Amino acid sequence: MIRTQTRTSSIYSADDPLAFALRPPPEESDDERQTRIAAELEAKRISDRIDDDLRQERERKKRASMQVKVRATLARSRSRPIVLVCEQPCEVAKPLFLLSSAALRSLRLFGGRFMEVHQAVCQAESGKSTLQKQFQLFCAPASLEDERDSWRAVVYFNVVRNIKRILQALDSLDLGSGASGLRPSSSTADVDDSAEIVEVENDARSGPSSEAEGVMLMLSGSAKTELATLKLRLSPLLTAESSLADHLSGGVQVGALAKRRGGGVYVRTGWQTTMTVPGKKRRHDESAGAGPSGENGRDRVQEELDKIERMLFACREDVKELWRHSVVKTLIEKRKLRLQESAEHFLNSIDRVSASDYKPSTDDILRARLQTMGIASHEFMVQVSGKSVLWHLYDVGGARGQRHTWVPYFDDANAIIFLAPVSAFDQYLEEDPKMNRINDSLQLFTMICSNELLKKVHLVLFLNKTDILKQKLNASVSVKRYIPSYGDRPNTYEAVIDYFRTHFLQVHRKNNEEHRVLYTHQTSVVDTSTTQSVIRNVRDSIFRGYLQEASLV
Ligand SMILES: Nc1nc2c(ncn2[C@@H]2O[C@H](COP(=O)(O)OP(=O)(O)OP(=O)(O)O)[C@@H](O)[C@H]2O)c(=O)[nH]1
Ligand SMILES: [Mg+2]
Repeated sequence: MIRTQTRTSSIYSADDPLAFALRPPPEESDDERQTRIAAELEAKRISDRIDDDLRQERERKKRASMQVKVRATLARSRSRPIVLVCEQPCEVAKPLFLLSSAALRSLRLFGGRFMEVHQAVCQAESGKSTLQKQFQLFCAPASLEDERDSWRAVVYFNVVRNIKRILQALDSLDLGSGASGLRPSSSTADVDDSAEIVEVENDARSGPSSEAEGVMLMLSGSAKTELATLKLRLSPLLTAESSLADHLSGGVQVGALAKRRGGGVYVRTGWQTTMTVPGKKRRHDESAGAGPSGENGRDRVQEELDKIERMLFACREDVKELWRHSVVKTLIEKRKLRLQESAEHFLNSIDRVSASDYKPSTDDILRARLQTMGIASHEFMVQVSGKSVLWHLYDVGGARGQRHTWVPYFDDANAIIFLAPVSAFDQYLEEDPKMNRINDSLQLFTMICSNELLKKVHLVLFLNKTDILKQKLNASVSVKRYIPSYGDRPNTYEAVIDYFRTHFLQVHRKNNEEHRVLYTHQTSVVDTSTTQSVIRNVRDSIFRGYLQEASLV
């Protein structure tokens, strides 16, 4: 996966972002160079070992799968994977491989520069991991119960990250001097001090890809003072964000783009085990201070979490004030501030979340956001027609430049569940600001439908995030503005979802020599009751597909 770097011009080509990221500091001394080379060799050794482990694991799985294939047909169906496909790929200039968190830790030896590249190209958020949690809830609820405590850290991380994003957006308002605005103001004399915000310009023609321009907000003196005070009071929470990111990612820190967007963290399967100490209880005494290290056997991570919990509790009134502040609301409304989709859920619940006996609810777990790194594998025993069937479920983090890495997983897949977040019609790819996310989703779906290896898989399409789509349409966000081909159709949920579904069905029809059925569902995978019933439906349809295929073998 990783090659040892020797300093040649080809390796450190200026056109190659990966090489750029790995390039040594320009004024490196001989000693530093020796240290760097030794570190790189060590990183390569670790990486090679991880590569070997991954290769062996993949071969073992493949062998197991092939063995089962020659058994009775039901046994065959017991072992083959379902693959959850990300709607949102990430553009990567160079293949970045499948990386385990251990591999990433070894890459820190490169000073974290590798992560800058990787992070800069990643974005997804179509709901795959949320659907995986719903599968877990459906098939193995006890396992979700076991890891419930570990989600506390993620919820804190989400809360703190959203606060950080808000504070960063306030930075652009220049609270400390004269007139404030997203663009510098030439005159402040006529600002009405009693008004909190005066919108002096909102150029709707600025177009979706230039949303960052076109609005200037003038703040009253009192609004500036309030916000500046809140910023100051909440600033201690910012340190909590990086420490939580560090704990959750096992030491892998976030990169440049994530910093710009308010911080991010990647995790792989099994991260939960590092966040909880089985059998250890939390102290429900917020007045007790940090307490001595190791009290009640709690480890450092737990102590850190308890500390953050106390900080959140102490700041909760300020958080509420910030969250309901009209300037913040305006920034969100004017699309100058984009928070995580779960922001409202967590910030509205700050009293509950910051309580000393807080335990994440199932809804909190479903809404908690963590970016999946690589391919996360899960196994579930599914009950079908009175039989237990083992399902392997792969939650693939999409990456345009990495699609070839999916192929080993497609090889013997039974089903693909494709998630298209239909609410994203007004969003653009981070790596390609001209690429509308719905269009990108359609392109990826075309690739899935036309892939030779997937000609026979059972295809399930989730038109996901319908709840957010409805919210946007209720708020009169115009589909036509972002997707001109939508024309003068009504800006209603029924018309919009029908339009999107028709496009996905067309893609399927054009790439359907095998006359496969496409099972389509309109979903909001954070809604447990509807999603559980969809999962039941998907389980039965996949199983029918097994039987049908088996009868042809
Ligand atoms: N309101 C709402 N939120 C959703 C829905 N589906 C997912 N989310 C939220 O969207 C965020 C991203 O979801 P994930 O499941 O982490 O997305 P993902 O596709 O796994 O993303 P990557 O791991 O980065 O590839 C989470 O906060 C989810 O709770 C939905 O249908 N409605
Ligand atoms: Mg994920």
